[in-house]
Amino acid sequence: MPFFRPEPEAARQASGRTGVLLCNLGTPDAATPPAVRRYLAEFLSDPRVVEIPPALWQPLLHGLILRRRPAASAKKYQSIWLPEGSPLLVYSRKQAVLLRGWLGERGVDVSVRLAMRYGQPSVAAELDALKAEGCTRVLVLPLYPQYSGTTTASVIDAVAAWSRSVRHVPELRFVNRFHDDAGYIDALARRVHEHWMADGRPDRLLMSFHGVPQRVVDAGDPYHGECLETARRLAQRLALREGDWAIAFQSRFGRAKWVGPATQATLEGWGRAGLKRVDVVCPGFVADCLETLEEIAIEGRAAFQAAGGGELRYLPCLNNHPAWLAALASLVQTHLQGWPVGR
Ligand SMILES: C=CC1=C(C)c2cc3[nH]c(cc4nc(cc5[nH]c(cc1n2)c(C)c5CCC(=O)O)C(CCC(=O)O)=C4C)c(C)c3C=C
Ligand SMILES: [Fe+2]
Ligand SMILES: [Fe+2]
Repeated sequence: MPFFRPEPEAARQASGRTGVLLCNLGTPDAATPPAVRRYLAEFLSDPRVVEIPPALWQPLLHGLILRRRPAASAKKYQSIWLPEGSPLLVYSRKQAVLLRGWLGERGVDVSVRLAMRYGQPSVAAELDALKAEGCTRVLVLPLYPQYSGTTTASVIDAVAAWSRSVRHVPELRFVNRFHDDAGYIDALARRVHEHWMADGRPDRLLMSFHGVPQRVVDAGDPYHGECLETARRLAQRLALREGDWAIAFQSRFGRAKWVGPATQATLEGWGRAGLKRVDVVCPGFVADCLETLEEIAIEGRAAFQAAGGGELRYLPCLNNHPAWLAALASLVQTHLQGWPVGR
């Protein structure tokens, strides 16, 4: 038995293609408790995500969390599920298809595939597929604008794990972050502006990012600082004054302290202050998902209004916005420099 798998025929040819692998977090393949349990079991067993020794964490995960959470989470997924499937997968797939088109229009002929870090389509299967298409160079672009060990580094781990089974490992490049990329900031600003042109400005704009445990940040994870930088640049680009906007962190998991201020508490505070209209944008997510469509647009709105607030408008993620696809294509082109990409 060889240690490494035989090379696919296309990968044995001399002139290799260039491939781009987009990678997002992953999502259950159905809005049912068993599917959510399978997804959470894989996701929450990753030591990048939960930094507790497995001997302590696994009994807790399987004995407690995976008994209760899947049913509650499945209900939430049901409330946002699209006819074609989970929003995160639907929008991310479309991004990969559109990116290929945008690059093609610019004369950049590369293979583009979408993978999910957890669940399907897997990183390993999509890297195999790129090799089968003859790719000997792969640019890996995690769809996380801000770097975190909990997300970006986990994609790098998955690529490294795959490479351990491969004889001819392609040349690899990673885009670790694009939190301050001018095209990304511009696309966010356009997204917000379009809503304001159609409906007018709110009393206040909340920029809500996914949170991470405080100890991750204390240990040197750059995520928090990069979120602050994205928010500062977006506020500047929208010519907002101090007091017109705020930053907050959502999706707390477990009992440990997470970075703050918390989105929910901020919205409740604004509700108690009697704000008539607030807009919420989630710049850390490039595709709508459970955390935006349910946690913000449903739970966040309910919390704001229960506290006495007026209207909460959720501004959708970048999804398939043309300004975002243009920015993504430019980001890829920048990182492909020096690699052959012509027809
Ligand atoms: C266990 C702790 C978690 C950390 C740390 C974490 C970091 C983190 N996550 C995202 C992006 C997404 N998270 C999503 C869902 C989600 N996140 C956690 C927990 C942690 N995330 C859980 C348990 C879940 C599942 C949903 C639930 O049961 O509540 C999603 C959405 C997935 C979907 O299917 O729609 C995204 C996207 C980032 C960016 C991040 C750190 C920077
Ligand atoms: Fe998360
Ligand atoms: Fe959540």
